Amino acid sequence: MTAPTPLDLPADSAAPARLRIALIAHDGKKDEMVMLATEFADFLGGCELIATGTTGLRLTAEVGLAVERMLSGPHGGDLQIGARLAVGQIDAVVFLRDPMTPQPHEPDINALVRACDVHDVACATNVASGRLMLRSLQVLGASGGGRE
Ligand SMILES: O=C(CO)COP(=O)(O)O
Repeated sequence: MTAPTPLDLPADSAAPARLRIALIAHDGKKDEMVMLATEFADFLGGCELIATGTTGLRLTAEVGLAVERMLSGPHGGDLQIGARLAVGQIDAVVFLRDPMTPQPHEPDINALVRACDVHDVACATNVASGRLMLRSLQVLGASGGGRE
């Protein structure tokens, strides 16, 4: 299978060769993120992955994925990922938020989701939508979708 490539990008030499996906999960959702990433490990292994600190640690330790780690969410990791996204450096986001637990950095979380909406970047916030997104990207990549 060819490496999945970014969608809707012009076919110029400056465009990245691989899809860039952000993976983020709150503590109450980290087990589900590990499960989802394990399910899509082959596909994700062909992507450029970025994650908040603890999520990234677990994805590397438990799934064996190479991940660029930002700060932990409460220390600004969501904002770092949002800044990358705002300048077109992230193609899709899986952000498993915990709707049952208040987070100290709620404004940062909202800022990241807002940045996805502002820049029209796909953002899955639960496992069901994450699975749909990753499956779609996988199929598009396999069928030669995205950048030539
Ligand atoms: O808090 C987070 C996202 O808002 C996630 O941060 P960690 O991956 O460092 O736990």
